Amino acid sequence: MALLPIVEALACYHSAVRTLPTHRVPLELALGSVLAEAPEARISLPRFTQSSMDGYAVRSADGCSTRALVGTAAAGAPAEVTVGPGEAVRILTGGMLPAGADAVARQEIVERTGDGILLREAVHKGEAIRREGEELVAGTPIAEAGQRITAGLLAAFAMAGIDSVEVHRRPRVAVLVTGDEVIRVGEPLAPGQVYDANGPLLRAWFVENGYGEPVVAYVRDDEVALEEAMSAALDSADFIVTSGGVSVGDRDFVPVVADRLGVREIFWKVAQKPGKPLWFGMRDDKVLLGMPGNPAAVLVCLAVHARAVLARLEGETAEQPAWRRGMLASAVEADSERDRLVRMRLDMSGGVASLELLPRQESHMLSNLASAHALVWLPARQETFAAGEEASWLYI
Ligand SMILES: Nc1nc2c(c(=O)[nH]1)N[C@H]1C(S)=C(S)[C@@H](COP(=O)(O)OP(=O)(O)OC[C@H]3O[C@@H](n4cnc5c(N)ncnc54)[C@H](O)[C@@H]3O)O[C@H]1N2
Ligand code: MOO
Repeated sequence: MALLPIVEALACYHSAVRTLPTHRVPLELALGSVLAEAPEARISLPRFTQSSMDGYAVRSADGCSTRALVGTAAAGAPAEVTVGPGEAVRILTGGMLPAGADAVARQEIVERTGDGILLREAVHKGEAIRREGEELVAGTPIAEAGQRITAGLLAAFAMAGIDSVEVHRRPRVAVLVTGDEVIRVGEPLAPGQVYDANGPLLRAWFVENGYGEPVVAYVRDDEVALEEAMSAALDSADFIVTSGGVSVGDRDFVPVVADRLGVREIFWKVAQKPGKPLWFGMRDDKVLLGMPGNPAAVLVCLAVHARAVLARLEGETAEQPAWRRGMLASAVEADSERDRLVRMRLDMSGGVASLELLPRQESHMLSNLASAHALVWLPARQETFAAGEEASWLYI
């Protein structure tokens, strides 16, 4: 069977995966969700004309003359006095500008003179003042539908009085780790057994990316056991990820069991290295990605494929995965049939992303990950990639 190019796999997610329904959540629960509306500021910002400095509210037309100090405007309470000609009010940063004043003299240019002040420099109208509505007026949208909510955006909403937002429901994730040889770390290993890397990797990746704890189940290489576990996962989750059992071996049951459970195959086998046997299918709105057992293949399938599926499930409009551009620091061998996804060291010190090949790239190896921060996409071709060539990469 011909291998599907990565770009076509990404296009399949785009056309097949349906976006999850929306609901309204209080702001404190919205971090990481994708907006289903363009929230509008409920108040103007700033809400009132205020000082941007600690100093004195004055009338600029009074020039450098002395002023009588007639009151105080601290942050949090309106000043009760009006600033008349020849008068000033002590004001702190964020304090509401008292009526009559049109500028603030910061305290560095002011001398106290008994019960008054003397300006060493004149101030111009509007100096050290934040005007009501200068940032935005009430009703202005401050983000777009399809944007993922970051800590900064969350704070911007709070500031504008937005206390709840309409977002897409976050996907419930189930992970099935298959393989008779797979033993959880900490247990003794019998001959032929290996420690489970994919369970910890998948679990941590979803947690790290804000999806919370996925439901993780360990399944023997047994059709009946797999059918039972996959059926439960399909009933309870929106996104099911399996590891192992997806190639052409006698015990690679994922495709056949998925088919039996009504999961429609959309593709199997992608022109990528590692991660070739990746399987993608859907049952109604449920998405199943069958990832290969090799741990580096799982890493690549998460960074490239799961990322794209999740963006679609959550209605994210920004292209995901978010490829960046960089430059290869040294020559890298190409693969003539499959795109390579290579773990590299990232060096930003020269102002451009310089990508340096690391050893131990095989799909069963993960031990270079302490040094690797970039996953570099090298399209299939005959000739070696030369030092200085540009390449696309992702943070991993
Ligand atoms: N005749 C062929 N053999 C293989 C092909 C092929 O095209 N023809 N493809 C190879 C490629 S490429 C990959 S990738 C693997 C994928 O195989 P599976 O998805 O069926 O994975 P398994 O056979 O179950 O495991 C592969 C490998 O990974 C180890 N493994 C599995 N689970 C874990 C885990 N949780 N933690 C750590 N390591 C794990 C497992 O022991 C195997 O060594 O197939 C090739 N074969
Ligand atoms: O596609 Mo596999 O992950 O190369 O070994």
